[in-house]
Amino acid sequence: MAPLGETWTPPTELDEFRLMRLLGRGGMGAVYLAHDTSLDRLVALKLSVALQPDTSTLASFAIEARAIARIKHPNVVTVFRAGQIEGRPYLVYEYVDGKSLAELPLPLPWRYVLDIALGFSRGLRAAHQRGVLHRDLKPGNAILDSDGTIKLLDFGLAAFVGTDRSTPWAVPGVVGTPRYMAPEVRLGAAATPQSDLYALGLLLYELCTGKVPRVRPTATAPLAGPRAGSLVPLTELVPGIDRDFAGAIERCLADDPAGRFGLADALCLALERLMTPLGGEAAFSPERASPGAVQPWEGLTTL
Ligand SMILES: Nc1ncnc2c1ncn2[C@@H]1O[C@H](COP(=O)(O)OP(=O)(O)OP(=O)(O)O)[C@@H](O)[C@H]1O
Repeated sequence: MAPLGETWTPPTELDEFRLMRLLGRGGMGAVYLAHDTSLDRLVALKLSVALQPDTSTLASFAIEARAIARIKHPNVVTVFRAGQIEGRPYLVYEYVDGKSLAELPLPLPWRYVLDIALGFSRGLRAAHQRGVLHRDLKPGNAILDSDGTIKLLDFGLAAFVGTDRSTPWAVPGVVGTPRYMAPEVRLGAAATPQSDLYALGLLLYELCTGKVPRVRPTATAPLAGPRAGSLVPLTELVPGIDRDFAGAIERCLADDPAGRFGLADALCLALERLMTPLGGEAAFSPERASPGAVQPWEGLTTL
C-alpha cells in the first residue's frame, strides 16, 4: 500500500488536454489550468492525484459532474467533460479567470458585497431549483471573474433532493467545512436549503466586516442552544450599510432554520428589490477591491 500522503503526478498531456500550471489544490485533488488542444481554449481540469482513488473520491467526482451539468447557470461554473486517466477520474470545466472570494482583501465595501450576494444567491437558487444542495459553500468555492461575475464551484459534496416540494429536502450526514456548517447540521440534523443559506450568510457577514461573527450574551438566550446570545448587528460594524441588506444577511444566520429564508429564491427577491433604489448592480471585480483594505482572509479576527 502507498504511504499516506504520497500522490500521483499526472502526465503533461492528458487526452486532448495539455496541463499548463497548478491553479489550486483541495481535498479531492488538484486543479490545473490546461489547454484544450482540440478546441484551442483554456480550461480548468480537476483530477484526483491519489495513488489509489477510493470509492468516495470516485463517487464525489461523479456527483460533482452530474450536479453541475444539471444546474447550468451563469453563476455556476460550467462542466465540459468527465473522463478517466489511468483509472483516476478527472473533470474539465470552463476556466474562470479571477480570484476566489478567499483571496480578496477584507473588509469589502458593503455595496460590492451586495453585488456578490446577488450573483451568489442566483447561482444557489438555480441549484436548489434543480434539486441540488451544495453542502460546502465557503469563500474558496466561489470565484469572482474579471467582469465581476461570481461563479460557484466545487459541488463534490453536493446531494440531490427531489425538485418536487412534496419530497423531503433533508439530506442526513454531518458534511461540509465545520466553520461554515449550519448549527443544526453540526448538531447532527439533516442538511436542507436553509443550511446552504446559513453558509452564504456567514461568508457575506465576513466579507462585509472582515471578522468572524460573534454573539453577545442575552438574558433570554437558551442555555443549551447552538449559540448562547445574539449576533452583533452588521449596522454596528459596517458604517452606512443598508439596513435591509444587513437584515437579509442576519436572517440567513438565524440559529433556527425556520427563521432563515425559505429558499434561495426568497433571498434573491429580497436582494433584487434592494438593487433598484441603489441604482442597479455595481459590477464589483477583484481589481476594484480597495488597495488600502488588505486583510488576508486567513487573518480573520473575532469581534
Ligand atoms: N473552473 C475553475 N477556474 C479557475 N480556477 C478554478 C476552477 N475550479 C477550481 N479552481 C481553483 O482550484 C481550487 C480548488 O478547486 P476545488 O475547490 O474545486 O477543489 P477541491 O479539491 O474540491 O477543493 P476542496 O478541498 O475545497 O473541496 C479553487 O479554490 C480555485 O482556486
